[in-house]
Amino acid sequence: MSTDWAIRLTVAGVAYRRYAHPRDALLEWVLRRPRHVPFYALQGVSLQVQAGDSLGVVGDNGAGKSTFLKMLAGNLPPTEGQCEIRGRRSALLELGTGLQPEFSGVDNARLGLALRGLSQAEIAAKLPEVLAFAELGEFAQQPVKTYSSGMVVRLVFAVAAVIEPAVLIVDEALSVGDQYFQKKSLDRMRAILGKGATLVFCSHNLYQVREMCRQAVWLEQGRVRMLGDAQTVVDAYQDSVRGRNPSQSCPSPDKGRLGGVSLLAVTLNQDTFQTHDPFRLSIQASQGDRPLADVHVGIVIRRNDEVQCYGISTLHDGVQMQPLADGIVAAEFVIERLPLLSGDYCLEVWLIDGSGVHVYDSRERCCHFRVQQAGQQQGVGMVMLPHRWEKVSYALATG
Ligand SMILES: Nc1ncnc2c1ncn2[C@@H]1O[C@H](COP(=O)(O)OP(=O)(O)OP(=O)(O)O)[C@@H](O)[C@H]1O
Repeated sequence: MSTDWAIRLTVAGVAYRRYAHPRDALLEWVLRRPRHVPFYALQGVSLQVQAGDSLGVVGDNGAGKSTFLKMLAGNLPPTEGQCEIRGRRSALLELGTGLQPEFSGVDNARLGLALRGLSQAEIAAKLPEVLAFAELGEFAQQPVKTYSSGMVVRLVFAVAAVIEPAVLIVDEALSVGDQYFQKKSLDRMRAILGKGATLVFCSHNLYQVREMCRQAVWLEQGRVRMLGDAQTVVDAYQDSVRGRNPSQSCPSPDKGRLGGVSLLAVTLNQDTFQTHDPFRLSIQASQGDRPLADVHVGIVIRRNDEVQCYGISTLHDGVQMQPLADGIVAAEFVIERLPLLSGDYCLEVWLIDGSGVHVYDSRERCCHFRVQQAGQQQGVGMVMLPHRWEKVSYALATG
């Protein structure tokens, strides 16, 4: 294994103290005799994250995600094993942790930078950047106790991101911000990653985890259930969630009509197909105030039993939507010979930004269509796979 790691955990575990009654904590302190039982929220975690890599963290409520991030952030020392981090780390964890409610945003920003080890000269140099990024306006001079949760996250993220850490650790907190700030923060995280930093990112939004991270870890009851590339881990976790609750569809990305970008029309050339018919989906959208390169469309074909048959986007295919008149953009998704077999299907259409992370608008379960197999089209399942038989006699092959 390469030694160029940024994070190295060796059978690391974190135990909390659990008390049968709240007064037991006080009695333990006074009597100097243990009255708690240890509860392992994290146990036996061994993994390595290479410098410059990104690790997503997924798992159910109570799986140990926050404990894992707090340990990485240095807020909770491991009870057992080792947790090693190389380079300056910066964490955005629970909302408002470490803020002084009576201090102004500016003073809290100064304090946050100082706590991250910046000198007075560095703080003076970085402060304008923090305030510009947080966009708090005149609220920057007001006490933080008067802030909305969205304003708190702006301030905290600005401080965490501006110091250009070697290791950036981001918990769910981002979801509190509005769509504008979420996109700005995700773009900033990408920029930090682009400069060679290491990212650990936990979000209930599995789409964002998949788009932001190369690797992912799935925690279950404090242990690593799966570790690997983000796509595989997130898919496996989603399968497990669906298996427990079949009626629950895929968690969908957060969306917001940022910059006025929205879907205007989604039309399919017909609603009943035969296998190998041409399939043509026309999409029109309002570009809003975004540049063309920042407006992409993605589609997913889904069968009525929730199986995701195929998904792709203009972004992943490296093409752009075409500008029409009056800020309208369009694209047509064409399959010359539809390979689907008999069944009922529908479409999901997503308008996404140039990073693939932010969703401007979506239509889910639209354009329902049916596919029928013509008499000569044999085969069962979902798709017609190109194939041939070999080592069969001519007489057998022709019946
Ligand atoms: N201070 C604490 N004292 C005792 N137990 C705790 C403490 N903090 C967390 N736990 C327990 O540790 C386990 C893991 O909690 P943690 O918050 O890390 O999970 P999580 O995956 O982040 O959950 P969520 O998605 O709900 O935020 C849970 O069973 C929780 O009840």
